Amino acid sequence: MSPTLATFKIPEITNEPMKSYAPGSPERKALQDAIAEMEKELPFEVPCIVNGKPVKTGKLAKQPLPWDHANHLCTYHEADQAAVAAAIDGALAAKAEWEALPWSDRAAIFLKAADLVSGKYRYKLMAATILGQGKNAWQAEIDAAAELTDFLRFGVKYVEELYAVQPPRNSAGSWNRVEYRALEGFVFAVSPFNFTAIGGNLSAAPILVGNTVVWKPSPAATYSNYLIYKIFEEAGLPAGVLQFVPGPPAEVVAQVISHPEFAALHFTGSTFVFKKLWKDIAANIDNYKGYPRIVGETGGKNFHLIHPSAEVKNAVLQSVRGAFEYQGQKCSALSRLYVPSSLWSNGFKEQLLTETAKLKVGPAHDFTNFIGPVIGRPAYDKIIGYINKAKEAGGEVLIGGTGDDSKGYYIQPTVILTKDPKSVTMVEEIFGPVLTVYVYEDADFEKTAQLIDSSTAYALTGSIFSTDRKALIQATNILRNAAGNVYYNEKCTGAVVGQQPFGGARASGTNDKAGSMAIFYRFVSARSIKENFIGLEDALYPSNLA
Ligand SMILES: NC(=O)c1ccc[n+]([C@@H]2O[C@H](COP(=O)([O-])OP(=O)(O)OC[C@H]3O[C@@H](n4cnc5c(N)ncnc54)[C@H](O)[C@@H]3O)[C@@H](O)[C@H]2O)c1
Ligand SMILES: N[C@@H](CCC=O)C(=O)O
Repeated sequence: MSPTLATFKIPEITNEPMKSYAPGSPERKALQDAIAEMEKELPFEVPCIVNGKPVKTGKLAKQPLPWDHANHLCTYHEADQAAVAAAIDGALAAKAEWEALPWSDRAAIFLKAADLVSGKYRYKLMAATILGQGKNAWQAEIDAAAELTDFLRFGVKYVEELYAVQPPRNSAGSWNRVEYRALEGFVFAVSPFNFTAIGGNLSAAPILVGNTVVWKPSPAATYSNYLIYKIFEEAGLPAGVLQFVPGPPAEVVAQVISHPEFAALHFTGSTFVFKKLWKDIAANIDNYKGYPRIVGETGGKNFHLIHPSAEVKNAVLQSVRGAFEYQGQKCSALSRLYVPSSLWSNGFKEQLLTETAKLKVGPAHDFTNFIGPVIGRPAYDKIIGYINKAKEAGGEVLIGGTGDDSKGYYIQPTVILTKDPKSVTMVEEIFGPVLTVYVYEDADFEKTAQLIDSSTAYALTGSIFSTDRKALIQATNILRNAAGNVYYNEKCTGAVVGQQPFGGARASGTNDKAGSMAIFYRFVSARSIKENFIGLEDALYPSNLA
C-alpha cells in the first residue's frame, strides 16, 4: 500500500509555444535534417505491441507514402486474432495495478511524455507526419508537436481538477467523498489518419484516469502512431497498460467490441464508420458486463457566413486557410462559403481566386508547398469524383478542379461556384481541397443563416464574419446548434487545447469536447462514499415518539 503523505500540485501548464520554421531558423534546419534521415532509413518495420513486447504476426501491410505511392514509409504486422485476444487479456490484467498507482505517478509519466514530444522527439514525430501523412511543416508543428504536447499536459491538469470536484456539503457527523474509478473492463481507442495528436489523445486520455487501453491506429498513420507508443513507453508507461494493435480495421474492431469486458469506445473518424460501430455495439449489448460508453468525434461540413459588413481581406484569407490547409483533410475544414452579392462582385471573388492561385502544390517536405498530397488512392478518387459531380450538377469551377496521381496524390485547390445551396458539394463531407461558394442576396442574411442550419446533417465548426455586432448575435442565435465550435472573424479550423474545447453534435459526434475536462468524465465511473462519525442511540425518529 502506498502512503498518502502530501497533496501534490502539478507544475503550471501552458500551451506549447509554436516554432515558425522560417528560412534560416534553427528549427527549420533541425526538421529538414530529421526528414532527410528518415527518408534515408525508410521503410521501417512496425510490430504490434502486446504486453510491452513486439509481436510480429508475419501478416504484413504497408503504409504508402502519399507523395510517392510506389514506396512506403513502413511495413507493419497486422494483428491477427491471437494477438488481439492477447492484447485484451493483457489490458485486463494490467488494469488493477495501473488504477492503483498514485495519481501523481500516473501524471508524472504523461508530463514526461509531453516533454519527450516537445523536445527529444519533436522533429522525428513531425517528420513521420510530414512524410507519412502529407502535412507541411506548419501543419505538422500544430499537430504532432504542439497539439499532442498540449493534450498530454492539459490532460493532467484537467484530471487534477476533476479529482478535486467533491460534494459541496456534509451533514453533521459525516464526510462525503467521491472517487473517480476507472471503467470496469478495458477501453478501445480507434483513431483516424489525419491528426497524429488525436491518436495520442484517444489512447492517453482514458489511461490518465486509470483505464487500460487497446489501440487500433489508422493504417495511414501507423508509423507516427507507433512512435507515440514508443514515447509513452520511454516515459515509463508500464507494459500492458496500452496495447498497440494495427490491423485490418473491420476484423480487429469486430473482435474487440464483441468482448464481454469492452467498457468504452474512444473513436475519431468518419460518421459512416462511427454509426456502424454504434450499431455493432448495440447488437452486442446482451453480451457485455456493463453498458459501454461510446465517445465519437466524426465528420463535418463546415461553413463561413460572410455578412455584408465583413472586412473582405480578412474573410478571404481566413477562408483560404480554412479550406485548403492540410488539403482540406481536417474535420473542421471550411467547405461551404456563403458570400453576399455586394461583396462577391466587389473584390471578394477576385481576391479569393488570387490568393488560392498562390498556393503551391507538391510534396509536403518541400517547405515552399502549401498543399501536399491527399492521403491515398480512395481519397483521391473520392475527391475528384465530387468535383465531377459538382460540374455535372451545374457548378462552375472557378479555379483548380484537376489532379495528378502519377507519383503522389495531388489535387489542385478548387473553388466551385454553385447556384444550388443544397447541391452535393454544399451538403456532403468531401475531406479534400474543395470549397463551394454560394452567393446570396444581401437582404437574405437571416434566411442564409437558416439555410446553413438546415442543409446538412453535420454540426462541427463554423465562422461568422461581420463588423456589425447585431448581425453576429442574430447569426449566432440562428446557428446555435449548427456548430460545436463557432468563430467570429476567424477561420473555422485550428482549435487549441485549453482554449477552444473541440467537438460537434448532430452527425458530427457525441461532442464530448477533446481538450477539456468534459472528456475525462466519459472514462470514469464515480463512486460516492459517505462516512459516518457518530453512532446511533436509537432506531426511532423523533417523529415516532408519542
Ligand atoms: N470530429 C473530430 O474531432 C474529427 C477529427 C479528425 C477526423 N475526423 C473525421 O475523420 C474522418 C477522416 O479520418 P479517417 O479517414 O481516418 O476516418 P475513417 O472513418 O475511415 O477511419 C477511422 C478509424 O476507423 C477505422 N475503420 C475504418 N473502417 C472501418 C470499419 N469498417 N470497421 C471498423 N473500423 C474501421 C480506421 O482504420 C481508423 O482507425 C473524417 O470524416 C473527419 O471529419 C473527425
Ligand atoms: N481540432 C482540429 C481539427 C481536428 C480534425 O481533424 C481543428 O480545430 O482544426
